[in-house]
Amino acid sequence: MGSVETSSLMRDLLKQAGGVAVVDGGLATELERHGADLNDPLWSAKCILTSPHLIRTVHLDYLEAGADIIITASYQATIQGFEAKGFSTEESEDLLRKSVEIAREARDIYYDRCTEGSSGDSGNGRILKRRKILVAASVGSYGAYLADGSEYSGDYGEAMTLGTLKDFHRRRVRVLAEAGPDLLAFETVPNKLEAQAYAELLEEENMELPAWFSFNSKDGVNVVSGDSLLECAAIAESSKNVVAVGINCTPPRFIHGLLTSITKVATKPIIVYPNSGESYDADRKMWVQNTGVSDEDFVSYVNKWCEVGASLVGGCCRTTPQTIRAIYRTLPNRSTTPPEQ
Ligand SMILES: C[S+](C)CC[C@H](N)C(=O)O
Ligand SMILES: N[C@@H](CCS)C(=O)O
Ligand SMILES: [Zn+2]
Repeated sequence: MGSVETSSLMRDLLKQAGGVAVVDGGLATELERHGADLNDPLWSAKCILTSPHLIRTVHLDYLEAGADIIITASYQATIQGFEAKGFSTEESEDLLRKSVEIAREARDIYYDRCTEGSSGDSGNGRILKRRKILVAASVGSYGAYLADGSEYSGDYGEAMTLGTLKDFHRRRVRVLAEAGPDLLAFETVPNKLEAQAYAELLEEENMELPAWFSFNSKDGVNVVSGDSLLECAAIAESSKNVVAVGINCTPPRFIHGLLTSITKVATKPIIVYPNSGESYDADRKMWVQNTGVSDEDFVSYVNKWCEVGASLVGGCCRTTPQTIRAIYRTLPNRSTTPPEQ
């Protein structure tokens, strides 16, 4: 797939969606809401081993909530992480592939349901509308693999190099790409070095798959490491594989400002999928309410975010299918369905 086809993937999706495509919501935290115990170094990737059926159910819930893109459970799935659990390299690679297979299966089941059921809204709030659906293979950061919340500090120590990061991700990204997703989602990217590593990796490996780069911020100005968001976005912008650039797993209150800033360098579609605004306690692997700052339900801001340039909108940690259904319904070109009874 050349760069022309790469960018047409996103163009076609956005056209079909009437300008703004819907991304799914939090996967890991939704698995947790269904009872999964993610207190493990593999975090949500543990469910690839223990409860693939649950991952499939959550993907389906998001599709029925109106998501045009579902993101695989591979955020914290790494060959190194699986090997630390005693799996062979081959088994570890199979587990990576499995995350993509689960999402593809969910899409197939969803399409069957669209054929079986009436088209459109099935009356109980489920959106059964045959449309192009993309499977995005999640690539979480090196910090995610560390399983200590480092994706919210972006601090990998002085000794970390570009080469080490590229080597860490190289085989994983290759295996995921070959498992048949529609694109790669480099998400919760916490620093410039890792963005650079991803961009070089895509280039060096002659990767033909489209990708998005999505950064996180905890001050509403820079990415979490303190690196300039504009410099990070410029790296994404200059990669021929990258078809969207944006922000995820960031409190809703920062999104408007970050979007305004990112539009200064981004000509590619802008993606945004905030978290609920709560903070992650990495020691306890729990989400805690911020004191003193409240993030109201962010769906009411979605159309404003689109006005300032977002064209792919969804949710990250602690958002649910309900959030995604509300986003779908608030978008002027999608809301042909009556409100839920
Ligand atoms: C996006 S964070 C909540 C993911 C989990 C973290 N890497 C951990 O393992 O604690
Ligand atoms: N796609 C991942 C992102 C975590 S920040 C998830 O939703 O679990
Ligand atoms: Zn998140």
